[in-house]
Amino acid sequence: MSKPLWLVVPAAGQGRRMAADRPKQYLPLLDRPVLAHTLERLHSAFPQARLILCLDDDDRWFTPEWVPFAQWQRVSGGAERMDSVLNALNAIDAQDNDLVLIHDVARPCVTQSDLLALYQAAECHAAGALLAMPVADTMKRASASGTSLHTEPRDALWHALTPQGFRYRQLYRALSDARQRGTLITDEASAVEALGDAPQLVPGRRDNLKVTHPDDLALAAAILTSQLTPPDRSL
Ligand SMILES: Nc1ccn([C@@H]2O[C@H](COP(=O)(O)OP(=O)(O)OP(=O)(O)O)[C@@H](O)[C@H]2O)c(=O)n1
Ligand SMILES: C[C@](O)(CO)[C@H](O)COP(=O)(O)O
Repeated sequence: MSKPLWLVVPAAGQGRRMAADRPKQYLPLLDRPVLAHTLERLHSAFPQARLILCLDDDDRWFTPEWVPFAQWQRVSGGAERMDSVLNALNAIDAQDNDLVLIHDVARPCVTQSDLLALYQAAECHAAGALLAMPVADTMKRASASGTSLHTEPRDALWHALTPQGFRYRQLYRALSDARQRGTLITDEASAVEALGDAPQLVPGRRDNLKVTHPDDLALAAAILTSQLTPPDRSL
């Protein structure tokens, strides 16, 4: 029997920057909530995976019908994203070398090809892997008053995306160590880097948007529509 694949989906955020009437993962995106799109994308790439969904204990929006996985469990979210992921790792009966992929619920436009590329890289690299994209714009260092102080070199700068994938034992150690040090980390790769390891950057698509601000919903809808619409070859 092949090793299990664990998918951790942190979905316990409040979506403060979205400032909507509900957490952003429950806002409608085309025909369904953001969360349903994200889970469907993960399921189409990894139908046999075991899903661990981190949800706020006070969540009154979640509906299990949106979960397409046969094997899944709900765990309590934590105060920060890293705590939600740690709760998931604490709740599962994984072997040290099992692969764990973590994907933000707020990234509903991730494609099957990116998911599979990340999975393969995480399998191959001992330090794990993350989807990422090279910075494309000229980067400015701002002053406190919002003026441009200078231009930062952008060579070798990447945006971190999700999914990110690691061996269970390594990820558990990395996140527990970060928590014990009191270091607030915003992605799993940061915690692994702090152990002295260097996860592989896997170039991902630019449309793997994290729905964060109000404008992002319309963008996500346009991205999903364009991904689903076959190109017009009539011209
Ligand atoms: N305590 C937390 C905080 C965040 N998340 C999840 O981590 C992902 C990335 O976080 P972010 O985009 O910052 O989401 P929110 O925390 O919801 O947004 P905001 O920071 O604007 O409040 C999201 O899928 C979010 O649900 C989580 O599971 N537990
Ligand atoms: C993990 C992440 O999506 C990588 O881009 C991101 O760091 C998490 O959310 P944040 O609130 O933007 O830090």
